[in-house]
Amino acid sequence: MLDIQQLSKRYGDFAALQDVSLQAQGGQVFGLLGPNGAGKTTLLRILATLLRPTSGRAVVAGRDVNEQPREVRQIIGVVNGGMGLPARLTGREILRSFAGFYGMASAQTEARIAELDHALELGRVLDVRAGEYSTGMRQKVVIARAVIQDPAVLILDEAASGLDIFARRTLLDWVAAARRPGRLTVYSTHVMSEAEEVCDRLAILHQGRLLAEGSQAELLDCTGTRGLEAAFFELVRQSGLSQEAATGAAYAP
Ligand SMILES: Nc1ncnc2c1ncn2[C@@H]1O[C@H](COP(=O)(O)OP(=O)(O)OP(=O)(O)O)[C@@H](O)[C@H]1O
Repeated sequence: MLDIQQLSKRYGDFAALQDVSLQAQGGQVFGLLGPNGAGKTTLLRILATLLRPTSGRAVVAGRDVNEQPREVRQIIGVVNGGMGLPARLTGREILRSFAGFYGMASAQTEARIAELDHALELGRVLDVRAGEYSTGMRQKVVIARAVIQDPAVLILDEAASGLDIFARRTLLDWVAAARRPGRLTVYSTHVMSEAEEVCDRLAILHQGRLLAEGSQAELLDCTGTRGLEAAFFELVRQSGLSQEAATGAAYAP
């Protein structure tokens, strides 16, 4: 479902991603775990065809991100922190317009909105204009919009950040419940407890490098630790890298 081979990305002289190779099967939540600056967003932006890699290859559900970006965009859903919504439209209108983009028929769209209303507890979010949303309301619509066409690959980049505990709980429960054969959810986070809760397998990134990949049990086993946080520190120690985040010199996010 996901095949990444020796992927690298440089911003000028700075290597944000270095020679990352990994594979992930459908039917699971695959975590990208790493501190700020690890390269998670860079990797996900490449998968979402928003950024071109400097070298290497990434294939999403059989489509190459460099050679078939349009096809990739048709089968992925993306949620990231900076996504805006048209302020004058209600949640329902936003979802309908996205469904139109994917060529969904109107009856199918209404059925899907009802399904998502139930799963994500959209409630009044559907009929309020986006300009009046709280952070949690906005995030619900951003997620519903990303999955309106039931994408084969769902990419969530720090999707829980900024949510209050209720919205966060709804999101994590939904991510777990949205697992199904043939769908891959890629879940990026720097919060170890979130990764522990929702991810079946994990890739641990630090300073643009892949430190380890495996199930949680495998990662704890190979580091001789009892939790992901301890496993992360042990992997950093073994790698000989410093604990600091690397930063692109001329880049201030
Ligand atoms: N456009 C850019 N130009 C220069 N450097 C960049 C650019 N975008 C990202 N970087 C740098 O690349 C590194 C990786 O950034 P990236 O956003 O991929 O990390 P991340 O793991 O998602 O962390 P965060 O959660 O902080 O975004 C960081 O050191 C960042 O400063």
